[in-house]
Amino acid sequence: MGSHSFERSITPFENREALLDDYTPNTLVGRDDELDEYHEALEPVIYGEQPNNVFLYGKAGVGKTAATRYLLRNLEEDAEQYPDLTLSTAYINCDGFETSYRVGVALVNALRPPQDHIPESGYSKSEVYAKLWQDLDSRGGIILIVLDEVDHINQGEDSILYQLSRARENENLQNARVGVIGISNDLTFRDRLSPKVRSSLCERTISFPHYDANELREVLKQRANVAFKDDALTDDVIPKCAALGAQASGDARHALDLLLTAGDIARGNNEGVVQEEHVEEALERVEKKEIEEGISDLNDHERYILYALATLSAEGKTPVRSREIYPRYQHVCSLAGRDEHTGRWLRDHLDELGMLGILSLTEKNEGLAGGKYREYDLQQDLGLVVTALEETLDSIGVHESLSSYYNGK
Ligand SMILES: Nc1ncnc2c1ncn2[C@@H]1O[C@H](COP(=O)(O)OP(=O)(O)OP(=O)(O)O)[C@@H](O)[C@H]1O
Repeated sequence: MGSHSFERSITPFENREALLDDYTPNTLVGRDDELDEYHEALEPVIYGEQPNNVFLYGKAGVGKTAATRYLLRNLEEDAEQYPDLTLSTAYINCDGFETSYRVGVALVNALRPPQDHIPESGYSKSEVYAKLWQDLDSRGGIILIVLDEVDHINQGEDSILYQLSRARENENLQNARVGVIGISNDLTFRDRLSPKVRSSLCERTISFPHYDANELREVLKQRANVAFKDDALTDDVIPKCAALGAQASGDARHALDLLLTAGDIARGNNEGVVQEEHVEEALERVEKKEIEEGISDLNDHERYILYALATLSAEGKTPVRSREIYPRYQHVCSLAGRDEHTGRWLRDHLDELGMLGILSLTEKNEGLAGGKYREYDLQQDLGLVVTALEETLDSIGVHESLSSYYNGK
């Protein structure tokens, strides 16, 4: 048995924290056009004018949150030179807040010191709103409210988006001027909003495209300069992480995570230099973590879809069309003793799982004879998916096609 004592030893890191998700670099590389547009949308703030409401969208890890942190930090610093300008910012991640009520409470609390926080239940929605307008108005000046992952707010429960983005016109506020910055990974969210909410929330819409491998190299180089000691990376490490990040839909988080994990693996082996093999080992760990996280966020029926697709994959039948998945999904529902959703529901959710990177979809066009359709397959290794679905398999039973992949109880 190895020793479990902790001692400092060989490490490739100079400042490991520079690779963590919440680190904001001093400059953002590869996002010039987006930053220009974003900067222009925020420009009125520095004149003390009513800010534009801004809506940012783009897939995971393309720098939406990083660009927001970076520009708001600059804006706050630059605002200090104008004594007549009062600027406050509030950041809310809407993950877990499905209703306007809960977002309202979170916002009130974000603007108050901890001792004055209000509880998550007990007030009516109009009471929460009243407190919010009062708090915003007594603060006054310009208040920028960032609603990250805004698509987590349920449709039909999104009155707060309209209320906030039209607060002054609706005479909820007299003194304060509020600007809302909505951020979303879900490319369909904007289209799902009611026209009224859309036109006020999305006054300026900025789309963030995915990074290509060259841009990711620049992102990684910049962070590696801070994070690692001189000569702690062999030359192939950054290009490798960048290429893998570009494959993972141009996701900077994935690329940075690979670099961090490769560094951790090297340090764990008592090696001071990170090499390509470490990145390969890191890839397995990072993919495993990502799929586990992705699957753990799914609800029961979404897991049944994945279960159904996993059995078809194990039988060598993938890629498949949704109408071939449907009977298998029905079968999984019957194993679970649950009523199935409709074929239409299945198609919508297959596309959603595709967007999350949990499964892959390919558009097919067979012309006049066959028409257009989509085919689906697992995006990740079957063994990984089965492991991540373990809880579901434990509770409803293991389909025979998966028994060799399953090593649960
Ligand atoms: N241009 C960039 N320069 C340096 N770091 C970047 C850049 N773009 C993204 N990053 C880093 O990549 C990670 C993911 O970026 P970010 O959180 O901004 O993604 P996002 O588009 O907001 O996606 P999500 O919605 O998943 O949070 C963060 O650690 C961020 O600092």
